[in-house]
Amino acid sequence: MENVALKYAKYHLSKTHGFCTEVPGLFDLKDLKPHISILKDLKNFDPSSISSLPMQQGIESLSYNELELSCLVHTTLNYLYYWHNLDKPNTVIPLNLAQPTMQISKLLDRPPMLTMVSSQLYNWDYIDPNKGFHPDNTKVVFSFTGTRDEDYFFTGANYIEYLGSPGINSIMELETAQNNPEEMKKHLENIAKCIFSLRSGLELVRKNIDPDVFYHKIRRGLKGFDKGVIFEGQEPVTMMLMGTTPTQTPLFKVFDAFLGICHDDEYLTQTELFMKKQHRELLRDIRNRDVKKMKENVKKFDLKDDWNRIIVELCEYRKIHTGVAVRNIIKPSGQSLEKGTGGSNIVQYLARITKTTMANMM
Ligand code: HEM
Repeated sequence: MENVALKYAKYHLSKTHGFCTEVPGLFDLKDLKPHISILKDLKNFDPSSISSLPMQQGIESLSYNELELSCLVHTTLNYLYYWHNLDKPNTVIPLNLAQPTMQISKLLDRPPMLTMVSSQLYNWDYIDPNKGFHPDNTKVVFSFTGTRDEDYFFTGANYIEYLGSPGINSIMELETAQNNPEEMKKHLENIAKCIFSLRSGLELVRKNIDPDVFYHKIRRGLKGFDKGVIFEGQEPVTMMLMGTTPTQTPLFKVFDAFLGICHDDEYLTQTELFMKKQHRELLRDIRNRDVKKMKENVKKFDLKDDWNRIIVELCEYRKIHTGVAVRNIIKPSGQSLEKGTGGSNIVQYLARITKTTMANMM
């Protein structure tokens, strides 16, 4: 049987922090010093400064964390360059950024775009290193707006992944515990409890983000390259490059996969390509489990109530999240039909996701 620690390492999963990194990422690399100094002074960002940046060399021999830092730095600079002028984006990313970006993208097996992996998982640090892992004590390192609201948006997402770890641990253990009714019951209860606990993470996000700051400032940093993009000197990118969005986070995708819930939604499927490769692999392996057999065991061992409790918690969480979306997008926009990053009516879209979840009650 595969060693548990190896399995967690293979999927870049932590027993204590789930899909979130246990420690802050790297924020310094000799070859990236000029790039990083631009990112530390965004108020004075001048797109013409990009052309004088040296092209990063030796990417193929970087450690994993150095590669993630290189990805964060390059995709953030590309973003700033592209969207410097919102009315007329710079759609050609210059060669000195384009070439390393494409090389990093191939090595990480992610699209050449700023994603939640970079903005959230590899862009946080402690405020006070002697205090705990909590949004009140964590911040983003390269921040578009320099606001605490932006900190809470990303570190809140980190914290939700962290709170999700007991549920993910149970999902991992359930792979081999399905013939043991006591074990199965314990894990199903754990998952429901865990999903309930996620509400506290979402509440921190709700409480600490001013909707006007989110709508008018933070959202500016979440755009896709929707006017097309050319990476100078590189093979054309044929896919749509969406912007950073929490829909790319793995936790709910894995809960859904474990329960056999399929939303049959093109946009959600597209977001999976922007996840970390190792997290995509876990998602694929959970989807390959025999859900039908698990549901038969749930019925056989009289665990239907425990199963349904998970579904109810998931729906309740999703309803609360819809409230957060309404508060931060629809209200400040003043338009009830405001569209989300997925391009559809937000309330209808999220209600459909909740409805598909509810349809999986036994
Ligand atoms: C200001 C805070 C937030 C706003 C305004 C917001 C808004 C939205 C919107 C509009 C959607 C619909 C899809 C789209 O158009 O992009 C969505 C979906 C989603 N959001 Fe959020 N969101 C927020 C915070 C979060 C956080 C902190 C997380 C957790 C990490 C999260 C996770 C998700 C997920 C997983 C989906 C996909 C639907 C689902 O699985 O239920 N969101 N969000």
